[in-house]
Amino acid sequence: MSYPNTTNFSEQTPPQSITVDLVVVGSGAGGGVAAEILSRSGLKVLIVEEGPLRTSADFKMREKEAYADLYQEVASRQTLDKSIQILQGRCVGGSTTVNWTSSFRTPSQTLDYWQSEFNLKGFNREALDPWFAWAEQRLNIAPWEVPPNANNQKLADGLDALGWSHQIIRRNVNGCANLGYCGTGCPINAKQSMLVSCIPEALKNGAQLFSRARVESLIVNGAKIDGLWLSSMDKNGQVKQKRVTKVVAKHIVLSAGAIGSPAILLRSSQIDRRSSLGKRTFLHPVSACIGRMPDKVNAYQGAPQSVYSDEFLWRDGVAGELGYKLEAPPLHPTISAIMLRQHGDKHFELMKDFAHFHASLALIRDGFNSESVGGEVSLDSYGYPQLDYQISDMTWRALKDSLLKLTEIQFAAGAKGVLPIHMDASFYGSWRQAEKAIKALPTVTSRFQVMSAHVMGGCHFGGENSNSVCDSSGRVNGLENLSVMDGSLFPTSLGVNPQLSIYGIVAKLATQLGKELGANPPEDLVRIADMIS
Ligand SMILES: Cc1cc2nc3c(=O)[nH]c(=O)nc-3n(C[C@H](O)[C@H](O)[C@H](O)COP(=O)(O)OP(=O)(O)OC[C@H]3O[C@@H](n4cnc5c(N)ncnc54)[C@H](O)[C@@H]3O)c2cc1C
Repeated sequence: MSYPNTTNFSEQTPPQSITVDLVVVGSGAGGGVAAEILSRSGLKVLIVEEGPLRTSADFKMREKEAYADLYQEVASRQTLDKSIQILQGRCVGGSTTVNWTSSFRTPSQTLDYWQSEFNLKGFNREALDPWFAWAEQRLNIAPWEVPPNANNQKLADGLDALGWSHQIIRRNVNGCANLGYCGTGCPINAKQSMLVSCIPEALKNGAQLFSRARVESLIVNGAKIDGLWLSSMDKNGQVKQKRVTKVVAKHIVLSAGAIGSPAILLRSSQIDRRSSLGKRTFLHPVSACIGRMPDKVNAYQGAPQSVYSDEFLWRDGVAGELGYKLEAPPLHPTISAIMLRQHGDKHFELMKDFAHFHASLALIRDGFNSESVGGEVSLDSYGYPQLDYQISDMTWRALKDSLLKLTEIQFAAGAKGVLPIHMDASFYGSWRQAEKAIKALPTVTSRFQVMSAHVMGGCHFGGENSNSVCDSSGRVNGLENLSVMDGSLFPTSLGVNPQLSIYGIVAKLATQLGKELGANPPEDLVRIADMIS
């Protein structure tokens, strides 16, 4: 894998200024696809990424190094009141470098909701499926044919025992050795993340990459963006020098991810703040349980996620009680030890059974109801983004209900004890005991541990009268040469893991933008665009 035309701002002297056709800010799911398509269109593209360029040679399957190197805020990002732990990538490839490869098309229920509630045209099943099919082929997305690892098998066993449905997850891998360390970067380049697919392809097509370079702010001139300011980052990921480079470009694409993209807009002067900018940020809040199994599970080994269940996802209708998707996440010792939040002997007692732990989680689909308004991104006094996410009563109900289901499933799978991830919970020895205890657990932020690796919204798109930040082409309203192409576009959460939704929707938007800029997007993509219109 080669990365020509790359400048590392922490080690090399950055240029004082540079002029390009188009800048892509961020190199994750949205930025990778946008950079590939727009560079293949013949445009002179610059990719700017605040994280480091790390490759398979650096990925040693060690949590200690990976979290510090590859994740936002050393994998310790939290919502403002510290109630929700947030995992996001911060490196070339963005969150795709560290994600777990589960790949789902956006559900029809979600697309229909966007159309009816946000007046979003051109994003229905029929219009998007060809774009998802393109992304699936490009990134080798296919059902995982290898038997699930023991951790995922336990989820399937429990669901089977209770008569509840489950399916096999599709993954974006090629030559996967079933190692189980996707979250610390794939050491054999099997995961088809942006790091090994679209970013190298963009560089091959003449794009330039600045790593450890953070976009500080946009240079706004009335209804146009003249360019942007970059700061250099040091090798520890801290700002080394502010405003070292001025970038002049005809068009700017923000793909800094949910939280990152709204933050850039908020840091820039003269940006209209009357829209939903920063608001409607969704997380798929996650509840989780640990089941102590009689046999060893070794939940760190094997494809991280391969079984899922939508039994409870749309149960009460799209706009009814918030539903949830069930999956089995990988467990690695450091992050698990942190999640268990115990001390001394008690912690030791828990962790000594680590090899027997099976984990399952519920992803709550937030945003489909007037009571589920999501969070709001704002800036702290240093200009860093912060997310205020207040957990609504409706979300609490879904979190509590999902804990009950996860526990029941784990006992049905043969667990000898089940520990809901809650500060006041302990291992319960039977489903009846657990049910009674869980019903009494307080739904308060300081006790109920909630996590998320899926951040969406904050710059949502929509049609007329939707108070959206962007229009249906991804253009920021009122600014002719600024687009958003990443997960921050979504007006609600998705109800499925987000990467494939971002790949497909950004492929559509980038192709459209290439055409509008008078460039020549790849023929296969133009054919899809022409077929749909
Ligand atoms: C541990 C983990 C596991 C996951 N597992 C799955 C999974 O199995 N399936 C799935 O579908 N999804 C998964 N996800 C989520 C998925 O990877 C993300 O939803 C998706 O990558 C988001 O794409 P994005 O383009 O919006 O942002 P990102 O991919 O996060 O990319 C944004 C990039 O912008 C950079 N950036 C931010 N601000 C700036 C700035 N000011 N200047 C320059 N650069 C900036 C960031 O460093 C980052 O690299 C997982 C995520 C994590 C963290």
